[in-house]
Amino acid sequence: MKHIPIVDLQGSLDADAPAAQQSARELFEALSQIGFAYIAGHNVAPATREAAFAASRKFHASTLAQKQSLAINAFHRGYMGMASSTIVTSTVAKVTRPNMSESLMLMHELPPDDPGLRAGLPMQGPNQWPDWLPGFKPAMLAYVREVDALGRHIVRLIALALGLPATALDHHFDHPTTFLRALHYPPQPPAEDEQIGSAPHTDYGIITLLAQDDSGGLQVRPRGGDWIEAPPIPDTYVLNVGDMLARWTNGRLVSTPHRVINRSGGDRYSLPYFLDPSMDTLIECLPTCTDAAHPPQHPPVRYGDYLLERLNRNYDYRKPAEPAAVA
Ligand SMILES: O=C(O)CCC(=O)C(=O)O
Ligand SMILES: [Fe+2]
Repeated sequence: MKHIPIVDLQGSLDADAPAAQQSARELFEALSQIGFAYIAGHNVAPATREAAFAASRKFHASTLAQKQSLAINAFHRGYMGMASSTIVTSTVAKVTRPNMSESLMLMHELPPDDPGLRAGLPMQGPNQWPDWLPGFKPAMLAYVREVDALGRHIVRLIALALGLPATALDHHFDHPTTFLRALHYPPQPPAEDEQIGSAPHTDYGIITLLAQDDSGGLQVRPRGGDWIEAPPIPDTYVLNVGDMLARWTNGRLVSTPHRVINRSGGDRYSLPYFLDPSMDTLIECLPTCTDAAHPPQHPPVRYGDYLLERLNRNYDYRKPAEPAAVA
């Protein structure tokens, strides 16, 4: 497969609808061959997505001092400046140069009485909102609501595609781990090819739903192939499989390297949404993904353990020991 197929979910946004089986088959084909698909016919309102992009642009137009006042906290929520992450765990490429991007990381929003938050458990802490932009939080929360619903629907289609009941995986997402990353890639000089916006990597988790602006620059490297472009297609999402989903499915679905080089000459904004399960979910070969010829390739791993290991190695701010209160 040399291109990323478009899967249109029109008519199959209910997992019981007859069309859902067809969408599930198309998704399986795309996600098992190339690990990526464009999703059309979703029901995230264009206005909701536009408002989130507008909020992100406003945030990134704030002063550096304002942005730095939200410096990323031990719960992985907040602002990461240019060149603050270098993907050293990548098996995809030897990465030595930091990424040319800045971002605000928003994770699942927790109520103040959430037991995990009160106990200071890893990844269960407060988001950091730019209070000088009063419209920011409502715009992002509205967007997360819609894109999260799409993600959960896709999890059901994936369950169907794997020969499981549509709702078989739902309970793992009762206390999900989610990330909305409001990314900004500055213009980069055309000659500076070495200066990569986002270095080759695979995503860690289950699925990623990426909204990109019209700059282009996302590239994907299918198994055994060369880099191909994943250009923006209006009103679609770029869906991809993360490492934990590849492992859950014993490699039936593939987690594919991708990177960003912003050659547009202007600023590039993107909003990847990562939908992952509860920290306690045991990622162990799903029953329909193994038989005598396909024994499980990996031992079971707790999603939360895997995530923390990846984050600790890739993010500068996590390299010193975490404060004792959250250890
Ligand atoms: O900005 C993009 O288009 C992709 C970002 C990405 O791959 C990521 O944040 O994992
Ligand atoms: Fe990614």
